[in-house]
Amino acid sequence: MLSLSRTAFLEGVDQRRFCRAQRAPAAKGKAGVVRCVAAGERKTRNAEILIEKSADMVDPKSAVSGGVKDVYGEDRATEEHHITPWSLSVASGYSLLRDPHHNKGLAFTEKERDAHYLRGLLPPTCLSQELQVKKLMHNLRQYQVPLQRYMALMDLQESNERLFYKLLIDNVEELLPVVYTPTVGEACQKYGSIFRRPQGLYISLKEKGKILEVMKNWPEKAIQVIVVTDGERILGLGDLGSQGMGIPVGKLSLYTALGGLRPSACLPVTIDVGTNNEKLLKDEFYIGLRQKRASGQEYAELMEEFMRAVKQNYGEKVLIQFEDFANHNAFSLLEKYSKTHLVFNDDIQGTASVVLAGVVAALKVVGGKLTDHTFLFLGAGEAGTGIAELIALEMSKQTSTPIAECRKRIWLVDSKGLIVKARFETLQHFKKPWAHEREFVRDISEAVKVIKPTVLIGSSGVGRTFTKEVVETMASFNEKPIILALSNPTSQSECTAEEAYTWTKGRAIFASGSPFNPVEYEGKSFTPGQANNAYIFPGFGLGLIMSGAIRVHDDMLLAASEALASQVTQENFEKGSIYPPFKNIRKISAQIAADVAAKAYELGLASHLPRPQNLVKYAESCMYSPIYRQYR
Ligand SMILES: O=C([O-])CC(=O)C(=O)O
Ligand SMILES: [Mg+2]
Repeated sequence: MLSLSRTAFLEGVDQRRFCRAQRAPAAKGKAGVVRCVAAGERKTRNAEILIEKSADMVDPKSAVSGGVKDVYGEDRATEEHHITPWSLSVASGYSLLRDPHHNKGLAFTEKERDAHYLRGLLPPTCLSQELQVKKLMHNLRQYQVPLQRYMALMDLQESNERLFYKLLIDNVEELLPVVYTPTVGEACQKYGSIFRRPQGLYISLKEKGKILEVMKNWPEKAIQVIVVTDGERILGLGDLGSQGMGIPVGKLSLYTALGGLRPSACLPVTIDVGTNNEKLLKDEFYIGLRQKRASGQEYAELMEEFMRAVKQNYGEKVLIQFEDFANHNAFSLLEKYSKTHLVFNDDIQGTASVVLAGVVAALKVVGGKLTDHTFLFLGAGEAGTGIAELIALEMSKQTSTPIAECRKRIWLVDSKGLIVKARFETLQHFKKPWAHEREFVRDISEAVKVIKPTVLIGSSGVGRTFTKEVVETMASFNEKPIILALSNPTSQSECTAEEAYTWTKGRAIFASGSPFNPVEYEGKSFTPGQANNAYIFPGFGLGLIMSGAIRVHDDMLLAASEALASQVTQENFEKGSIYPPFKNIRKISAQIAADVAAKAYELGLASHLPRPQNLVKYAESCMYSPIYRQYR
């Protein structure tokens, strides 16, 4: 068993990439600094030493000189100071098999088994990665219960990361509903009971004042994307507290599988300020803080400390994706931190971008320009107002009309009824732009009758609200009513695909946030598209990272929408879908990334210069491949 264990003080070096470290002469009164002495692959004794020379690696000189990268002050520490004894080791033998980043299971070759002390630790057969995928898919299909599949996949992610991603990439349409919506919702509800190994970073009120130190416990240093939730509005399932961790974990596995970000560059975070979910507070298996949610100043201070620590630890260009925060925090966090950080709210901006893409694509079937259509939303929260605003922005750009005018074609209904001028004073700030002059009506079925929308969008998080009456009314004045039931998971969908097609006699252009199986209606088969932000955020994030963008701009969201809409083919339309199939998602993500990056360069927000000539090719070349690496 090899061990290259030594005490090291590393800055900016990915701990999982084994590097031969060498202590540089210590400056007077300062601790020494470790630097990596080799680029490429080197051999030392029997150990395989891999070093990937990365642009993110810090120049040893800047670390010695106490530059900005000396986040923890280790290089500046004098002998009296306490510092962290990072230990680097090269996995081999038994520990190699238990290292998810390097384990290949039965795919280790004979040569590798000899070189890495694996003889006898594996049965004699050697399998290819393809055969491993085939076997695993066969096994997964034996499970009838989706949650069992989810657990099996999480076990795989924790034991053989490359195989997990190979499986997911090669079988994306079949496995997306397992690692992601809707099954991930059930997993979060039961997270405490199914909890085996922790994933992601938990930052609770207990860590107040020490968040930077807590971040230091995470084994990776070169983080590019963080998905963070506070668990208060997990999908349409409400407050799940710390158990919301399943969402950042799931979203980031899509960042890798769909968008090609390296797994080691992704950090899932759950901020735990308590939960108001009584059931969880009483649940003996609950994993989070057992207290009511902190709010106001206490909440704001913890978030502020977190946001500062991220920037201090990972720099200016790490993308922070806010996910499943409740309305009352989501808008204000986005507004506050979009001025100082690279932030993106998936529920406001990602969902808006994917829905705009679907609407733009649908108009190719229905006809007319955006401004010829009338939109009615059920739900005026993050998704509803986010989508409405992006549609209005696109209308405004297309017609050079002030955005305030364009908003007038868009109506929203919340839990109290239609949003109208008469309610203005009592409305939350994010609803105010949608308060137009009209008589108040109480609910969606009345609103559909008076507004006569051509596009009906559900984003309320409440299931079964597009009743037969609502859908039939839509079909009574629209030849092809566009109906989008966005709420997740499936149980919260405003109506099912089958209901939409049946109640409109096969005339609906339908899409939903959660997946539905194809529907047969009077001899015709309809394959509804999935209007889920999973189409956008992986490519969007890749575009930001590869261009070194420092801020998100609305024009980038429009660029992502256009890129997605342009991928919908005649064949997709004929099947009833306004989105391309997920099986092409890596190609789609590369296109989205390229167009987002192009916009970043155009707006002067990109910092990776010079701009690559062919951004699509560049995006593809940046993508992580899950194929096993050869070990010498
Ligand atoms: O996670 C999903 O499937 C889409 C989403 O962001 C949400 O519903 O909050
Ligand atoms: Mg979400």
